[in-house]
Amino acid sequence: MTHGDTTGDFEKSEGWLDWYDGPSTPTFRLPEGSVDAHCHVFGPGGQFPYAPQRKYTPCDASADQLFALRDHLGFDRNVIVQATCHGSDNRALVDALQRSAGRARGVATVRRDVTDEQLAELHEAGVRGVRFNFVKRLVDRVPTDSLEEIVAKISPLGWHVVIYFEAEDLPELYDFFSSIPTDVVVDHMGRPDVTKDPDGPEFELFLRFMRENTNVWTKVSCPERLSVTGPRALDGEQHAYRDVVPFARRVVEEFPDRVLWGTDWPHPNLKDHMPDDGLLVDYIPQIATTPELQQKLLVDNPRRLYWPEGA
Ligand SMILES: O=C(O)c1cc(C(=O)O)oc(=O)c1
Repeated sequence: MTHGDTTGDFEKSEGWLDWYDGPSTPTFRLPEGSVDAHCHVFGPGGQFPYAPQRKYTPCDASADQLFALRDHLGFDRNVIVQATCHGSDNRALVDALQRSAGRARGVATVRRDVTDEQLAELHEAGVRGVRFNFVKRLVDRVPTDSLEEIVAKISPLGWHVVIYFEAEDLPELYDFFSSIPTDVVVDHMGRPDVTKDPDGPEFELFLRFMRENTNVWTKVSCPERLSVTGPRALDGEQHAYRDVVPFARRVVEEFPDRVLWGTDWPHPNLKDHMPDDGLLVDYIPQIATTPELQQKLLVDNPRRLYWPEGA
């Protein structure tokens, strides 16, 4: 099913794939209190317009639809990450946080001229981090001195920095990333090329980055984005994305206290298929193979980072 060709006054990017309606009920039972630590809301465009400088126009994906998915899959909470199609206009994110009854935290995008008052408002709404994006097809590069200014403004609030980049860009960005004094969370394992050897130099550089910087965490998410050979999380497939498993499992086992997992719903910019989110949850035991690792990945770690006050 599609969710309409237009979203408010907006026309979806050509070839846009809509999120999967009617996901299956996962076979894997999530531990109590599990957090979907990477997901987004899109618009709705009629209410929260997409940013003029966006690189894509999505279908709508509202907070209510996200919360329905949360309940269906068996998650307790969400971490909602500002999507690039909203630029630094965090209104859709803030609205979702405010309607979550404390069950969602947020990661915002801010500009260097953000004021302390604006940051305080975001904090009040539940924002606990900012996202810096280095993926060229999604954003224009922001100079590092701007980013350093933002870090200086957000660190007194105890926030962290989420970074999104592709593996081939890590060598160039390594020193800047290592200089960030707050906690740092890497989206989607720094997007390894999974056709390469998980023991080879490219992924080893990422592992070294995590070893050398004990403030760095990562999301072992997005197998549907990274996989080349699948099989896809569709049609009841219980062992999806096998080519990504050795990478994610390696990270979960070496850094069990610094990993997070999220659905990435509504899966922006997928080109060849849209996964069944129920089957994506069934992927988790392939990468976190014991109840202890699952508890850390899904409950203890995200709560330590996003709900450190408990409850
Ligand atoms: O790879 C992507 O296209 C992508 C895009 C966004 C975003 O637009 O914010 O977020 C993600 O986590 C992944």
